[in-house]
Amino acid sequence: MERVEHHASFGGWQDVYQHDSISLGCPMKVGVYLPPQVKDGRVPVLYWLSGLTCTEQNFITKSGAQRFAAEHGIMIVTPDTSPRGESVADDPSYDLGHGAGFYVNATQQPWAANYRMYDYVVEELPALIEATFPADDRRAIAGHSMGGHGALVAALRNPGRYRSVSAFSPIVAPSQAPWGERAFTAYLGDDRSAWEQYDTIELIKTVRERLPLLIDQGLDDEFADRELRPSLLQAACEAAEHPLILRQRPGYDHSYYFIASFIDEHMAHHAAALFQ
Ligand SMILES: N[C@@H](CCC(=O)N[C@@H](CSC=O)C(=O)NCC(=O)O)C(=O)O
Repeated sequence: MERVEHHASFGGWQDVYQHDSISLGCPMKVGVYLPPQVKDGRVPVLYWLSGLTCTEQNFITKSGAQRFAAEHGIMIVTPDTSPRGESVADDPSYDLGHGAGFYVNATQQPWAANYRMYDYVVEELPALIEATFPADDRRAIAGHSMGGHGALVAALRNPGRYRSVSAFSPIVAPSQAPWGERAFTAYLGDDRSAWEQYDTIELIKTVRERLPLLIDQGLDDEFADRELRPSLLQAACEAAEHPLILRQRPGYDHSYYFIASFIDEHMAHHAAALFQ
């Protein structure tokens, strides 16, 4: 891994690294926040997945999470949201291609060659982080919007791999929302049965591990009714008796101002599970 940014932050370091990803077949950038506690040994890791149009930069420059990561002694790893590069398939619209990997393993051309964000986030990146940095295998995962969808799917499909999961404004039913339907049709094809493995609402029905879901949703979120559909998650969790903490926040929209307002509570949630 080659370090391309290095900034002192709350007694630790906010770095950005670049590496050649095997899963994605291209160079990838990833933010790594090293809390001050790494001086004394290995620390647990929170993986943060960002949303549409984001890179590794959005969360590290806008959320203010470093203060709380330093207080708790948690490393934060923030990958880019898709493979990128001149040889990587793309689309002119913001919700497909670069910046819109949707955290799936694509099976359809031209996407299948590089778009394997599920494998990258769940397997390749943690192995690389734990081999390279003073990180141990206590893992948590969180994200926003498309990244909230990615975090929920990664946690629900991998019992025991993550000690906690949380999301801001997640896309919970991509098979029933325009962003998700467009991306899944392109990446996974027309057969909707192939979409179920990446749909939180579907996974909730059969999941083996009842890991509590912490969700924050702004009530002035412009995407809530059409794209995010939090009421479907509420109904699915009630039907499956899956533990859900859904905090509906009056006045908040879909932006990083919302994330920054409540990231301390999410960090405390993850710290409680990681240091249990
Ligand atoms: N059409 C909009 C959509 C982009 C947008 O709102 N992106 C969100 C995530 S949405 C779901 O995944 C985001 O996090 N943007 C980056 C930021 O720093 O706010 C547009 O292109 O503006």
